[in-house]
Amino acid sequence: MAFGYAWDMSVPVILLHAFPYSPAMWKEQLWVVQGHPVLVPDILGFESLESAAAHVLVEMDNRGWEKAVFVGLSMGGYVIFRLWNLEPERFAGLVLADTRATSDTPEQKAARAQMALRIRQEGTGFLPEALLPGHLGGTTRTRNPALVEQVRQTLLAVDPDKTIASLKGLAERPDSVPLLPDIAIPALILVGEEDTLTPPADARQMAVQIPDSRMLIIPQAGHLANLENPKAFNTALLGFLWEIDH
Ligand SMILES: O=C(O)CC1=CCC(=O)O1
Repeated sequence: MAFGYAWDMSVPVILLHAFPYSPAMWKEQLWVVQGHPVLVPDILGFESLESAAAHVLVEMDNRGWEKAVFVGLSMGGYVIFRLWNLEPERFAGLVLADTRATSDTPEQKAARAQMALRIRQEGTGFLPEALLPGHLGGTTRTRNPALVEQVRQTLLAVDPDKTIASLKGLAERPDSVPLLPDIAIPALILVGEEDTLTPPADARQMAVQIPDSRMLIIPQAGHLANLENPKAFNTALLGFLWEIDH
């Protein structure tokens, strides 16, 4: 399926990052998407994921892109579902990495409200302690101290207001499970084998319900699978983009 963009024959790719990170989270994937028109928007700081999705659509319109392959990890995946809800005709394919289609439970919503309150009261200094154990798998935490430190520093440096706004957006996101059977385009589902936040069982549920999907488990990786095992993640992404383009 090739696209006739005058300046490039490859389909555009849009990389959507996780909470509370930034486009920099995709640095290990940039070589994989070279040769494609690429957009890596900052989607932190939106009080609704629908408005984050609308922002992405405006950026596509600004570039004259009719369609794209959307790649979303965790919150990025939640935004993909809102994009599909708004304008499904803009999709050439999608990659859902370490994400889920379900909405938050009451307990998860309460935990987000509590985190927002704590950021307001104390700042972001507690975020590594609160988030790191869920974001990085056991293998990374024991064998890759450099990545642990990099993620720790990133979490310490996040913008408090944007993080609080996104916590509201995450807590209020609707259930996207009813959308899954209608996703009638090629989908790749990736999940770190050690992901405890959106575990392989969640990924399997999405794979069962999205008709043209395949699922791959990224070994020795937790929730931030693209950073923890970039080699396996990139191989899967490269293969999927090649198939979409040919
Ligand atoms: O909080 C969640 O729902 C899981 C999650 C971790 C990073 C992210 O983007 O979402």
